[in-house]
Amino acid sequence: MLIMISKLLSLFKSKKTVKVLIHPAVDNGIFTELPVFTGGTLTCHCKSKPVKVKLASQTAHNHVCGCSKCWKPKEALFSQVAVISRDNLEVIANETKLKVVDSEAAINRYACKDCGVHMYGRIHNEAHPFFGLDFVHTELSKQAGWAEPKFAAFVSSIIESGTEIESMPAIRERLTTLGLEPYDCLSPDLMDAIATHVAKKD
Ligand SMILES: N[C@@H](CCC(=O)N[C@@H](CSCO)C(=O)NCC(=O)O)C(=O)O
Ligand SMILES: [Zn+2]
Ligand SMILES: [Zn+2]
Repeated sequence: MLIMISKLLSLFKSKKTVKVLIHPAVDNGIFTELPVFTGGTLTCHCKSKPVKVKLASQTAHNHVCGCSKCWKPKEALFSQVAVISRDNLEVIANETKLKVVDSEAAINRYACKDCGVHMYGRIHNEAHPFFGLDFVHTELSKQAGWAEPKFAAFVSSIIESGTEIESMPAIRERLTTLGLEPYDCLSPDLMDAIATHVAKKD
C-alpha cells in the first residue's frame, strides 16, 4: 500500500515539473545582444562540406515562430528567426548544396540538401512588404552577440504541426514568463508596417 502511494506521489510530482520546451536559444536563459556586434557566419549541420553563409551585420526583429514553414532544430516547438538586409548576406561555401524548400511560398527557404537545415529565406516578390529582407536562424552561428528574440509569432500555428490544443495555455504562459509576448500573427509593430505598406499601394 505504501509503495503504491509513493508511486502515485512521484507520478504526480513528475507531472507537475514537466517543463515546456520552446527552443534551445531561450529554454535555459536568453543571452542579450552585444552593443557592438558586426555579424558572423552561419554553418549548416553537415560534418563534411558544410554550407556557410556570411552575415555582415546584426539582425533585426528576432523572434520565435510557431509557423509550420520556418526551420526548427530537433525537438524544438518553435523556430528562432530574424531578418537581415539581403545586401548583408552572402553564401561563402558549398552553395551548390542549397535547394529551395517550397518555391510557391512567399519566403523561399534555401535549405541544405544533405542535412535539411534552412540557411536563409528570401522574398523574390518586389511588392511584398518585407522585400529586401532575408530570414535567418542565428543559432547556426558560433559567434555570441546576436540580437535576442523579443516576441513569439504564429503561436496558434504549432497546432497545425501536431501540438495538442490542451497544451496551449501552458505554452503561452511559458512564453510570457520568458518575456516573449505570444501573438498569433506577427508583433503589432510588424503588423502595422505590413498595413502601412498595403495602405500605400494604389
Ligand atoms: N499558419 C501558417 C502561418 C504561416 C505564416 O504566415 N508564416 C509567416 C511568418 S514566417 C516568419 O516569421 C510568413 O510570412 N510566411 C510566409 C512563408 O512562409 O512563405 C503556418 O503555420 O504555416
Ligand atoms: Zn548541410
Ligand atoms: Zn515562421
